[in-house]
Amino acid sequence: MTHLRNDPEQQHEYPETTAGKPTVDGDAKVAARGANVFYGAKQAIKEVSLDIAPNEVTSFIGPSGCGKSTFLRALNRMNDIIDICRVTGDIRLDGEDIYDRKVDVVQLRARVGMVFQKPNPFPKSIFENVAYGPRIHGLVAHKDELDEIVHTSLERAGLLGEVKDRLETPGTGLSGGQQQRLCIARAIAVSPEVILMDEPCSALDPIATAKIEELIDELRGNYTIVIVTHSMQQAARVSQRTAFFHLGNLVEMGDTETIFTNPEHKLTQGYITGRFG
Ligand SMILES: Nc1ncnc2c1ncn2[C@@H]1O[C@H](COP(=O)(O)OP(=O)(O)OP(=O)(O)O)[C@@H](O)[C@H]1O
Repeated sequence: MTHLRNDPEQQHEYPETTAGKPTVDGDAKVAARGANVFYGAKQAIKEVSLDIAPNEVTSFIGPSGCGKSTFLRALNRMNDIIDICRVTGDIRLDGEDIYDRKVDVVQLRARVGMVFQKPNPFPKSIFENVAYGPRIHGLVAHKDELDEIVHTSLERAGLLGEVKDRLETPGTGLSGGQQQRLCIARAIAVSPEVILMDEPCSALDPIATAKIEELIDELRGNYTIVIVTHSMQQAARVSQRTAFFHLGNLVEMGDTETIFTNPEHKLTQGYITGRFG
């Protein structure tokens, strides 16, 4: 079922199932029903319905070009900045339609933060990279509070120990892995509920990757995390739930172990056994 966005007459219907099965036992943090994403006339995501469980890591896997990143970006309206991109269907955060015209997109992106493939610190100090978000969102009244948020965020991102003596030096002077943890600290600093990660380790070496993976595991205690990854090993290591996409369709979603050991669909089986991808 496809609904047009922002149609006030539209009654949203919530089928209870995705491909005949509930995907989350309790309340979903994020729920998509019949979501479609188009770039001009090309449809990149087709009728995707899935639930993202709170305080879990969900990974999106699938062959190149299957729409993982497109769907991830639909979850915090990052696609809005692409002129030709259009989203239809229903995507909710804690039950609220994120594409409703009343939604403040800046606030939405604070609640649903994003970490990109390439670490992208601002050309500013380590401190300023983390302080920027809380400042523009008006989260702090005093310098002390800002200091506290910056320190806590760096600590949670597993970076404080390595940078506490050089907070005024440029963020761009850190190693790639440190820069990515700085970007995670920057995302955390505005107290998001969900963190979207688009191949966060693809530019990192194995040691830096292992640190980010450990961090993802620690962070799920406080946040809901969705990660796009090309690495099935990474999906198996970090996520509790996995969704497999193929040509814009969600083929199968389930607990990670089942997806990797006993998938239902031939396509999933083919992908995880390396027959295509
Ligand atoms: N800005 C854009 N404009 C037009 N088409 C796009 C744009 N971004 C992505 N696409 C197309 O949408 C489809 C899905 O792309 P997307 O990047 O979401 O896939 P992906 O599964 O994340 O791929 P990869 O694993 O290679 O990153 C592809 O056909 C891609 O060419």
